[in-house]
This record gives sequence, C-alpha cells and structure tokens, in this order.
Amino acid sequence: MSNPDSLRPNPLKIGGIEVANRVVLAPMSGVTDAPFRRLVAELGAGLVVSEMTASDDLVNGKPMSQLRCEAAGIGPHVVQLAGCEAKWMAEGARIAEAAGADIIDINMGCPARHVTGGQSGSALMRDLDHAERLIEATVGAVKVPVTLKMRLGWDERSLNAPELARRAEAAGVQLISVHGRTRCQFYKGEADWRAVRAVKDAIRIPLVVNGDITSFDKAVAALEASSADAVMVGRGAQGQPWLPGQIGRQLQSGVAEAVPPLREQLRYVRTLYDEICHHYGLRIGLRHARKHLGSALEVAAGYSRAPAAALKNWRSRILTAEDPHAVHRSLGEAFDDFAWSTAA
Ligand SMILES: Cc1cc2nc3c(=O)[nH]c(=O)nc-3n(C[C@H](O)[C@H](O)[C@H](O)COP(=O)(O)O)c2cc1C
Repeated sequence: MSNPDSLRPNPLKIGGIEVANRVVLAPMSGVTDAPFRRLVAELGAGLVVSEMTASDDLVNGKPMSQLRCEAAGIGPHVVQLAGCEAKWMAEGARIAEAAGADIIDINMGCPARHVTGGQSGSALMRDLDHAERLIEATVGAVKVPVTLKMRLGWDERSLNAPELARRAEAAGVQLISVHGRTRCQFYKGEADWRAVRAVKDAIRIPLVVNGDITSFDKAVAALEASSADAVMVGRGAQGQPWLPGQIGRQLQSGVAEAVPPLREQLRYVRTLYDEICHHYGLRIGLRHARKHLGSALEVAAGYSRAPAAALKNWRSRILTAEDPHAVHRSLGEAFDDFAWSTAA
C-alpha cells in the first residue's frame, strides 16, 4: 500500500476555504442532521455536508427545511440543495448563504423516485443543458463556493459524469463529488472507483470519490483507483461517527488508530441523543434519534462480539423507550452487557 502522505501532499481547498483533511461526511437525508454533523466534525472529519434540502421548500420557509440547513458550531458549513428549477436553486442558495452557509452543494446524485420523478437529483444527469442552467443560476446567485455531487451517469449506457463535471467547472463550480454508481444501480453492486478517474481526467478542480468507503484501506484504494483528491464516507459513518476523522488523520500521518473503546462509544451516542432531542424538540427528536441509537448499538455489539439475541433485546428496549432518562440508563446497561461479552 502507498505511503498515504505521498498520495496528496497539499491541503484540499474549495475556493478560498482550506479543508482540515481529505475526508468528507456524505450528505444523507434523515441522518446527517446538525447534531450528527457536529459530532462527526468534532471527531475530526475534514468536511461535513448537510442533508439535501429542497430549494423550493427553503424558499417557501418550510420549518423542517430551515432546520436541515442549521449548523451552529460547524465550520465550514456546507448546505446541500436539490431542485429542478434554476430560479428556486438561485433563491435557495441566496437564503442558505444569508443564513451562514460557507459552501453550497448541488445534488445531482439522488436516485430516489420521489426526487427523480420531480426531475431533481440524478434525473438532471439526463438533461445536461438543463443541469448546466441550474448550476449557472446557483453559482451566479452567491459569493460562496458552489460544489456539485453526482453519480457516474443515469445508467451504464450514459456515463456522462465527465461531461457534466467539465460543464460544471466551466460554470464556476469549485469541487465535484462522484458516487461510483449509476442512478439505475441505486445502491446495488460495488462502487466503481476506477470509473471515477474519467472525471478526474476531465477537470482541474478537486474531485472527491464516494461509494463503499468504510475503512482506511478502502479510502486508500479508492484514492488510488480514481486519482481523486479526497474521499467521501456515508453509510460507514452511521454508528461510527469517529470513522471519517480517523481515516482523515491516518491519511495525513500514516498512523492507524484503534476503534474507540465502548465507554467512549457510549459517550458519543448519549451526546448525540441529547442533542437530537434538543434540536428537534423531544417528541420529534425521539423518532429521529432511533436510527442513530440502532446503528450505535449494532456497531458496539459487533465490536464486542455480543450475541445476536443480546443486540435484539437491547434494540427493542431502547428503540421503543419514550423517556430520555430511561434511554440513557438502558444505553449504559446495554454497553455494560456488551462489555461482558468481550471479557467472557
Ligand atoms: C440514508 C441515505 C440518505 C442519503 N441522502 C442523500 C442526500 O440527501 N444527498 C445526496 O447527495 N446523497 C444522499 N445519499 C447518498 C450518499 O451521500 C452517498 O452518495 C451514498 O450513500 C454512497 O456512499 P457510501 O457507500 O459511503 O454510503 C444518501 C444515502 C443514504 C444511505
């Protein structure tokens, strides 16, 4: 394996913004809300990206869309916008910038039918002229850097990411992220990091490779296969908020870090739980926190090789609890129980 230091010697820059390291937390709807991004950023990720926000919802002042763009204590603050109309994208970008966004990211990668049906997300890869107008409007509306996230193309017969990236760069976009799958693959198969290299060959701005990067070794392999300047980690960070930071530090120093011990993992999940309840208010926060609690329990149980029955038992107890004190207490008991499995 290459010496990571030699892979990318200069710091990653997005416009005038220097990023602390070369690992980006992927935007994930329903996951990368402000409390989760804050935790992942505190644990050392170079950059964290908000969940996508529909630009027209933001313009129309929908409370949930405003909450999605919130980022107290997170810097640089990246807001991802989705949309299919240039005027909404431009206005949404202006609003996000006025609310403190340091970077606006445009979503042209979401494969979900409710998004592509409205001609947003990866559907924009089917009409590059329209995509270009949308990019131009967004770039023209703000002073902060604009970045773009896409897939390899709509399907295997239209791998047009290099062409879209070239047009985006010409329109003023400052960084491109590519998930190494087509829209029609959704999340099936393996991400093709080598195919992302064609985008690198087409542009001079920084490129981020994304898809299936769940460890330092995979990050290095993805960087080598794609020649990208940085990696983006999505699902791998669920239940492991420390992972992007660990990979980022190891890429810089070459020094491997151990998985945090269970007591630290417990502290992270408790902090996240409290912050989520505060962010959304208790009633809605309890629902949002559940997927994070479930992921944290799965990771902790896997780490300590706890029996499947123990995980199942704690999951059902904790994920149905409504009282935050009971959740805190049960989390402590669950992690103690998992620690016994390690010791046994
Ligand atoms: C639950 C979930 C929500 C996602 N939401 C978004 C989103 O809001 N915007 C976006 O550009 N991509 C979104 N994605 C795609 C991820 O950013 C990423 O491209 C994809 O998960 C592949 O990376 P990974 O293998 O590291 O997870 C989402 C993915 C998941 C699993």
